[in-house]
Amino acid sequence: MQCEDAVLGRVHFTEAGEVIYLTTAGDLLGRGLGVWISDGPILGFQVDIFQYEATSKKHVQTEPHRFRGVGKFPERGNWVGEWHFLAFQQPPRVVGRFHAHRSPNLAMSTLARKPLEELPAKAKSNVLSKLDKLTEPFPMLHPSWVPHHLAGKIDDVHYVRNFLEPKQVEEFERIIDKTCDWERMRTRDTQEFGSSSQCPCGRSLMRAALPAWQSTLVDALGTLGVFHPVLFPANSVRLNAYKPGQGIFPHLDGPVYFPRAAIISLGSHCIFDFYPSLEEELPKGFAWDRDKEVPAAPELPPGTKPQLSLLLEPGSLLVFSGDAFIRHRHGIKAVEEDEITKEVKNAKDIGLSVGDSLRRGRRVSLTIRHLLPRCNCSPMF
Ligand SMILES: O=C(O)CCC(=O)C(=O)O
Ligand SMILES: [Fe+2]
Repeated sequence: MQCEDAVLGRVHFTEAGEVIYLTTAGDLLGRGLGVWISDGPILGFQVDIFQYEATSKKHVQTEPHRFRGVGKFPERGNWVGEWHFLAFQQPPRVVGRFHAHRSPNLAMSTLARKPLEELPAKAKSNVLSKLDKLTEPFPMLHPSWVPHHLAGKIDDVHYVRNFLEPKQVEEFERIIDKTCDWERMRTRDTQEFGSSSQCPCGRSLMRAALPAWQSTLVDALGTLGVFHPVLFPANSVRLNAYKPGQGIFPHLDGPVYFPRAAIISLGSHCIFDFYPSLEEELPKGFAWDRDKEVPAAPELPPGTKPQLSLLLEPGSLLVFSGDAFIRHRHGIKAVEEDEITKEVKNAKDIGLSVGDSLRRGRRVSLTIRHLLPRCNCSPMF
């Protein structure tokens, strides 16, 4: 199938009504998932596509692109239909045509272009309204996430209290203490799971299975829509352990990861800060700042104050995406005691007031993300 310059690949329509798309274009890596529906002579399908250049060092799109195709039911041979783009929170708009061939063996370069026939209006509108009904909201826009969204100066930040029960927190801490092989750093201890050595072509890391207890958490985040089982599954878990007085310098996680991070806190609370975004060239690729022990990025101007702070409680889940991920550095101050200031957005919900202070204990966090594969040697998904 080919649609304008945006999509080139194979689409599979399953008997169960699913649509699966796999990019076959040059250096693009991509996949898509969706649904199809028919009414009499008309077939409509909708697919969320996540694709990026394998060699790109910039941030990829923040959400999958959603497209819709509608045409006469395909017979053998060439197939043509309307191609609609469903931009975020906007009605679908026709952006061109798709051309396809109903044979898995035909190379796209030989695809003959057929003129688009007039589609019977009633059947077409039936198909479109059925697709509207089947349409799932974009990830994290599901109504169940609304109460957890922190409306304010920085969008795309969600906080869930008591995501884990105290018993689960303890159980995970026990497993971590028993099984972790920490890399000791000055600012914290750390260990990353989900990937191992470089792949044969040298562009990605080989996939490694997550320990069972982490898989359970990762699967739960998939079910809740934080990650997508096909388009951007969570495949990377970084554990960080901080003693009182340790923290993490303000940093951006970078384009190595799909722009969303989920952080589960165990042990002590901490205050997690987001900093104002700067009008700067964003870091490309991945470089490590050895002094600060975080991904490298230009220094914030001295004295820059956090723009949004959150108290992360043990058992809580923090999810940030979009601009909060791409442009606003985040960090944790290296202090032994946290002061509640008026910037601590969720202090009141937790029953704390400005001026209160809390002593830190040992905190362990799990940062769960989608590490973007950069080749097809060992697909991470
Ligand atoms: O420990 C935390 O909550 C933050 C960790 C973090 O920012 C990271 O691993 O990139
Ligand atoms: Fe981070």
